[in-house]
Amino acid sequence: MSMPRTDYAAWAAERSAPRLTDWLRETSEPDWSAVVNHPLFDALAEGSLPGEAFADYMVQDYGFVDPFTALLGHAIGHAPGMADRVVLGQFVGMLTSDENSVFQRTFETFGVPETDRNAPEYLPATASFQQLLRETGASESYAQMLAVLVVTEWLYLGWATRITRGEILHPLYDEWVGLHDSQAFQTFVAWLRRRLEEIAETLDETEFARMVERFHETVARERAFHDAVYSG
Ligand SMILES: Cc1ncc(CN)c(N)n1
Repeated sequence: MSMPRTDYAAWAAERSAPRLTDWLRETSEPDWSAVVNHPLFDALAEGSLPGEAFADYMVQDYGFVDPFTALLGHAIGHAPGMADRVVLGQFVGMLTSDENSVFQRTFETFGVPETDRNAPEYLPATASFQQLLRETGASESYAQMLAVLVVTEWLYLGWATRITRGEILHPLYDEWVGLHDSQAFQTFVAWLRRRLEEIAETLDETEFARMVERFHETVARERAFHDAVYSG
């Protein structure tokens, strides 16, 4: 039987500054790197992604953002105290203002029909990601919620800091990258990783194993989502 905490301890024993989130990321390969290096993000950064393809991606991604915002609400409710609620609450503030506005202006700019804005047909990969986000919210486990947040936000920081932005980029593409490589976003991801590592120390074997499973499952969903929205 697999014992994730024992596996982590064995991995950590061979390193001088081991971090649980580095182990989680490493054990998520090859899915992790497939998302960070996804051709969608290269096309976006080079400016070769057609507006229609960007809009299609954003329609599906708005289907992610809705239950994702609800998951953050669960995380705020299940956090151990005000310090965490403040950080998560500020992130929700950004998500529901600046980030929401990028979606709305993308729909407007690229003429996305009303039905695709309000009740689109979700791809199976989007629907399974939505299910994972809802299940995690219903789990009442703050550790699992943090595991999902670390994956979704750290992966986006990963591609956004990997790519080189083209000189003449559509302002909406530029804003989308800017939301995910800013100093504020880097600080938020660093905070998420630290909190997951701290909370993980308080988990029993079963909870730790569930958190690890949730992390890996989320990375797999991210890969399936991006493969489904853009095949290059
Ligand atoms: C699918 C997905 N994963 C992560 C993110 C970054 N919040 C996003 N917008 N979409």
